[in-house]
Amino acid sequence: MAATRYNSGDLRRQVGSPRAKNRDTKDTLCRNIVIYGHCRWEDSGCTFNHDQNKASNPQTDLNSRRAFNVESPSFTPANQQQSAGKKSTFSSQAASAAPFTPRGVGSSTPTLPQASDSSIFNPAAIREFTPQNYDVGNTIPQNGTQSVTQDGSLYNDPFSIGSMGQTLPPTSQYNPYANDPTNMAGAGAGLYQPAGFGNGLVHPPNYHLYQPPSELYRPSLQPYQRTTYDFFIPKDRRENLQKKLFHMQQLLPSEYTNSSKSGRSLTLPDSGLPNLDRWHSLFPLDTKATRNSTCFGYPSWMYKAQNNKNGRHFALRRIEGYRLTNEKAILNVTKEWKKIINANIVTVHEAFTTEFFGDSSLIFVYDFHPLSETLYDHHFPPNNSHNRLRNANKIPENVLWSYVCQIANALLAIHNAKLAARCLEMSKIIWENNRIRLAACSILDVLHHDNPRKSIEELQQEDFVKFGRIILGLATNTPTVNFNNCEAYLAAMAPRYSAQLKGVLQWLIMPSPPGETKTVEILLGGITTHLANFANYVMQESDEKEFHLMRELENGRIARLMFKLSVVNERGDACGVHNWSETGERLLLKLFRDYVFHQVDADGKARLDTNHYLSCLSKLDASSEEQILLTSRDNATVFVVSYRSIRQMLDRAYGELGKESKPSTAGATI
Ligand SMILES: Nc1ncnc2c1ncn2[C@@H]1O[C@H](COP(=O)(O)OP(=O)(O)OP(=O)(O)O)[C@@H](O)[C@H]1O
Repeated sequence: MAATRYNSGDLRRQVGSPRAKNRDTKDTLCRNIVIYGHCRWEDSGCTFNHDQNKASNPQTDLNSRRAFNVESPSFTPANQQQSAGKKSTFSSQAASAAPFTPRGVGSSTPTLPQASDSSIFNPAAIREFTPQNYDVGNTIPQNGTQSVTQDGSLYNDPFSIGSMGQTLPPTSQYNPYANDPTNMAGAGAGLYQPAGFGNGLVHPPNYHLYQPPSELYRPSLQPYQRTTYDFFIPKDRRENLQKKLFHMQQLLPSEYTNSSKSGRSLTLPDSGLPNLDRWHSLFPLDTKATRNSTCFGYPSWMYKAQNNKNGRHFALRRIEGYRLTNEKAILNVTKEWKKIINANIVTVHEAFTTEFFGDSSLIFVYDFHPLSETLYDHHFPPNNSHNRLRNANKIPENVLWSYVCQIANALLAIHNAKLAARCLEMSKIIWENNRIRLAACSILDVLHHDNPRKSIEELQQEDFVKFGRIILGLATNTPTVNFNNCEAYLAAMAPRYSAQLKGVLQWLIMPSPPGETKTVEILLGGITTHLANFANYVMQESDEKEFHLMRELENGRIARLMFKLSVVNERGDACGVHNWSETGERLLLKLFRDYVFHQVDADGKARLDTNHYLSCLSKLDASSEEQILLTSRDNATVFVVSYRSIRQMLDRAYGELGKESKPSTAGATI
């Protein structure tokens, strides 16, 4: 190090604070005056000039200096200077100084440099770095959030509001969590969330708190060693589940809900959503403000809502402006659809009419699948100008086959129930992590109940054609297929996909030969290999989920034990016994808590070891016969006790408390 080459006595002399007594200071404006406006040593010995009007010395004239630096004199009381002079201190200047080279080359005993010799290396003369493009006068804001330190450098308080303001993004920047109705045009814009997750009105949890510090860096561990993150479910899965929960719980801020005391509140399209009879906390799911009535013949809206009775969340589809003329339509249709429980169909629960929105609306109640997007939005995401992007990348063939298998599975259930899907469009199929579900079943059955134009068989045949067109649209990257020219589209997909896929689409789209009827069974018979592949994929995924579930199961058991221990430990008086938790068996439970969580290493430092906590609690849960040593806090008493005994003591203590307490209203026990 360069600094080690100095004679320390020399350094002391040269690096110390500039001393007033060595200078002609009476014309030098005291730096305390410049910085603080006053000098508290003025009357007790400070020899610098305290009259700003007299500061004529060009060397001390602020205007002539670009920044404070080490040459700015700073008053140090004489008695402090003496002691400071004795202290051997390295300033930051000395540390960064160039190596000392003796002047007299060849001289065996270098002479000590004299303080007055300016040509000799003098660390004190080196100016510390000071930003050159500011002026003290105008960089200190009025609120004083930036202050000047005694050595003249600017101290920027990172926690002050003023400095935060400089780092905050400009207010016009898009904030996905802000409730910014101006992001959307048109009436009712405040009710829409922009496409994609994360645009809710409350802040989501800080997912990064659960992330391992780095994906790339993983300390080299022995095969039997684990990091903390190895004990819990993978971060992506956890984050996805947390986002789902968050999406499930999302609410509009209270000023957006429009509930009247009478309960019969009206909706204003641009101000709020009503509470319906048995539904509250409506939250809009639509991602665009413009309504499309091509699917049902009426504009439709999607909301998440909570049921008054069971607190569960459901998806409500509102058909706006529909006046129901026949009550039986709803009863007959929903009765049949409610029976269909299928992995690729969003379950229909009920339908009802309402005027709570200010018009006559028909509402269909479906299962709510958080974080879903439509198949259309997923493969043809809107860009910033809300134009649909053609999907630049080819959708892999196995993905298309998985869609074929899933829609076939849905149609099998529907056709077997003597129903037709009818509303089979990309925008009415929801997608979530490669699982697709038909999301608008039963609606057209109700809307067209009284004037069915086609028989159910005809509608089922139409289902096959619509099914084929969806897959053809995806295969040819065409959001809206010109259905008059399907042959051309089928030819266009040929070089990119297998002949088998093309054959299936041809079978689905083209009319069947006279006398032949398409059935789902025929379709399934032709795609057995892909069904097997898909089943294999699903089962592997299920295995993986079960693996993670098993680990979470461990955590669940441990959480229950922790609840019990926490209920008993440190409770004080209970069950009519003074200091109950410190007496009898409960004392051992406290010592066990110390054994698990309060261990220290040989230096008396806390031992933080997740593995130890988990292994002790797992053994406790399993009532292991293994024995451990529990030591009292004063080290006077040692107990040898097995996990099994501790477990029994814990259960007894918890049971004792249970006997004297009333059952909780929610009825939850551990
Ligand atoms: N059962 C459901 N659970 C969760 N989200 C759903 C459910 N059904 C639909 N959604 C979501 O609601 C949003 C709106 O659905 P909708 O069917 O109105 O699509 P859309 O693209 O707006 O169609 P259109 O342009 O025809 O109105 C979509 O993001 C969709 O993913």
